[in-house]
Amino acid sequence: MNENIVWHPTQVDKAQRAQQKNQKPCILWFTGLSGSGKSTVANAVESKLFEANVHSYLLDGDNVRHGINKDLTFSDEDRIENIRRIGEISKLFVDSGLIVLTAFISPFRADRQMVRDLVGDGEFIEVFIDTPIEVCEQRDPKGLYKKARSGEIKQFTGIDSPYEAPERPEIVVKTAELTIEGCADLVLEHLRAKGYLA
Ligand SMILES: Nc1ncnc2c1ncn2[C@@H]1O[C@H](COP(=O)(O)OS(=O)(=O)O)[C@@H](OP(=O)(O)O)[C@H]1O
Ligand SMILES: Nc1ncnc2c1ncn2[C@@H]1O[C@H](COP(=O)(O)OP(=O)(O)O)[C@@H](O)[C@H]1O
Repeated sequence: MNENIVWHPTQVDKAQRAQQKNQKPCILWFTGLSGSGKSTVANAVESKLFEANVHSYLLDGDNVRHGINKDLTFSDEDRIENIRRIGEISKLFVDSGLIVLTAFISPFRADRQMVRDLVGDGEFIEVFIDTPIEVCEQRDPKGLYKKARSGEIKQFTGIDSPYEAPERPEIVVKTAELTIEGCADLVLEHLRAKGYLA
């Protein structure tokens, strides 16, 4: 921390921005294996939020790794830095009054906890996309499991890089048992029940 850098309060604050939008900002943090359904469910949730006039923003792993995080690899160290940056970006979006959706594997518990600790109580909602690896591998929407099994891709999550499942996620979504619509509804129900939506 540089002691010569001083935090500037802003005239319009987070509470006012949230009140103007009539919503309670938060991060819906989707975590799960590659192919588990993070992007699909997060997109379905965002569509429903949009229809309900909720102002949201979806940060998706593949897209962010094309831009701000294009310098990062899939080593443990770079995955940690990936999540740290996404956490900080998400915090800024929450500050701007939005409901933020993030879809990253985010394989390490400690990193997800670090993001939880960055924001206020109730502002981090962990959504575990709980899909067995056999199902993810069967889906293999990008052909990456095939490449990982043949050794063409190294350090692939679930194959030769670890995934630490959440211990107490706010929401568990079993995509192998529900339709995409059903998965999205589960998340929306949680938001309504906990007062995030007007
Ligand atoms: N080695 C390895 N392991 C896991 N995933 C890999 C790898 N190489 C490329 N990909 C593709 O990158 C997407 C995951 O990026 P993330 O930023 O979400 O990963 S992480 O949170 O930093 O672990 C992931 O996207 P999803 O399939 O949407 O999860 C893959 O498409
Ligand atoms: N109930 C479901 N929820 C989410 N995805 C599903 C479901 N059933 C089948 N799928 C399919 O599984 C794949 C999940 O891919 P994707 O959303 O890209 O996963 P991830 O972002 O976790 O890598 C998609 O092809 C999607 O159509």
